[in-house]
Amino acid sequence: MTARNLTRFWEWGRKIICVGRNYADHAKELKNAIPTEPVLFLKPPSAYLKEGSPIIVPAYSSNLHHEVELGVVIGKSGRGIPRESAMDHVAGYVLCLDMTARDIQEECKSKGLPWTLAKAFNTSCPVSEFIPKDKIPDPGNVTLWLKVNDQMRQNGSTSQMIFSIPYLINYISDIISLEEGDLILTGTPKGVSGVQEHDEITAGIEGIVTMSFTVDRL
Ligand SMILES: CC(=O)CC(=O)C(=O)O
Ligand SMILES: [Mg+2]
Repeated sequence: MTARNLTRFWEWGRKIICVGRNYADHAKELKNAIPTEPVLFLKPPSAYLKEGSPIIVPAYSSNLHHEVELGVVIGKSGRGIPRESAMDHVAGYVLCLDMTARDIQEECKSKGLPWTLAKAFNTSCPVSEFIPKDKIPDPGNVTLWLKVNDQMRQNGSTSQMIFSIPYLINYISDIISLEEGDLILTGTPKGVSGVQEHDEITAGIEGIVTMSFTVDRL
């Protein structure tokens, strides 16, 4: 079998596991309780989007939000991975947007329904180029930022995460086996806000990577 190219992991069709409310300042801005254990949800591989193609606002939403997040790319499969060896399972990182139809999410929350329509639609997971692990020696202390039409909306440090990357890998892999090519979205800092058709979103990990996407409607 030909070896797969991990730098194009988004083509492998693996799962995307998202962590919600992992920054207290974001949980507060949406009036959510600070979690005592990670909040998890999933996106399908069809959510991936690479630079050069637009983010499509779902036809059923009128309040699409950006959430800038650090993504962790799994390089070695495992289940029940101990916290102490969790980083051995990481191949690298990507900058991600967890695009969220906030109006639909609020409706789902009020009805006790899952967030699938709000979080898992096509183009809901724009990602940067793959960043090898050695380019980010301390993923628990990098600055994530996001601008809409050149206006800063989000600017926060991963040092503010409630649950660290090793904690998340241990927690998730006890429930869902992690496979090579899986992606973990680690949650967003405060500043989430709405975007409209024709907006340009630019985001970065300070000193490491930048990416930009336009917003469109079908
Ligand atoms: C309230 C949310 O949408 C949770 C989430 O995705 C986050 O990053 O926090
Ligand atoms: Mg998120």
